[in-house]
Amino acid sequence: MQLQVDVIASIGEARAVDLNQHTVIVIDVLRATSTIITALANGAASVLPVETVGQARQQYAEGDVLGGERFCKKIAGFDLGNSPHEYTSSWCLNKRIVLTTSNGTRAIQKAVRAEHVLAGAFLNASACARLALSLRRNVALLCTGTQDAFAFEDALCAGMILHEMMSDHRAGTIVTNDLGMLALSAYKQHKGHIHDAVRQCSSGKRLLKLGFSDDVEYCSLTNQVHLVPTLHEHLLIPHRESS
Ligand SMILES: O=C(O)[C@H](CS(=O)(=O)O)OP(=O)(O)O
Repeated sequence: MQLQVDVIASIGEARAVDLNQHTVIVIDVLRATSTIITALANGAASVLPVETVGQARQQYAEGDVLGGERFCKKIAGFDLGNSPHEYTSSWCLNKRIVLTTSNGTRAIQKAVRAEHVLAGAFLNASACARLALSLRRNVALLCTGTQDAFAFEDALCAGMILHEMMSDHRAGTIVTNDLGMLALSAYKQHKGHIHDAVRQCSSGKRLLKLGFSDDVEYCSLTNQVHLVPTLHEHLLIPHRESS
């Protein structure tokens, strides 16, 4: 079996790629997919990603948790912002989380035409790699970025997932694009000190300046969670690996 596993630099570039019959792994390390992974790991039943604040308010139903940010800060009137640390089990257990963020939830919406849509981050990189291999579809690693600009931390995570896929004994031949080769090299260079690298990227520096150093540190942790948020009828639900 040969799999094509390409890295896509931004949401804007995703529009030009035919994602039908693909598995798309949406990566927004700082912080949307890290938040989504954490909420589901802490017992949320599902996450409904929406693009705008208006849609979030409209979709909200009694019993939901309303979460999201603009300019990194919690939206007025919402229950939670976009810090993974807010999504504790006391908030999340058995709840539907309606979430809108500046970039990550928009990227998920852009990927809906794919056959499979997964949410990836450093937190669940290995689990993403294993699930993507089991789905036996070509893979697009979508780096969400910030306001359509390339984000180093997302590409670094893409490089880690690609490395994990290539290292899996079940994988046949895996071929990638030029950006995939770059992401793989970057991961091999920064492997073992991911946090240092993430702190130095523009999103990391922005969050540090705003006092979110705990988020930058937590979102840089690798393979802490063994579930993969998977999109089913517009809802992200946890695909749990059999233990
Ligand atoms: O909440 C975040 O960390 C970012 C905000 S910004 O793009 O860095 O201003 O949003 P996300 O959708 O998680 O990238």
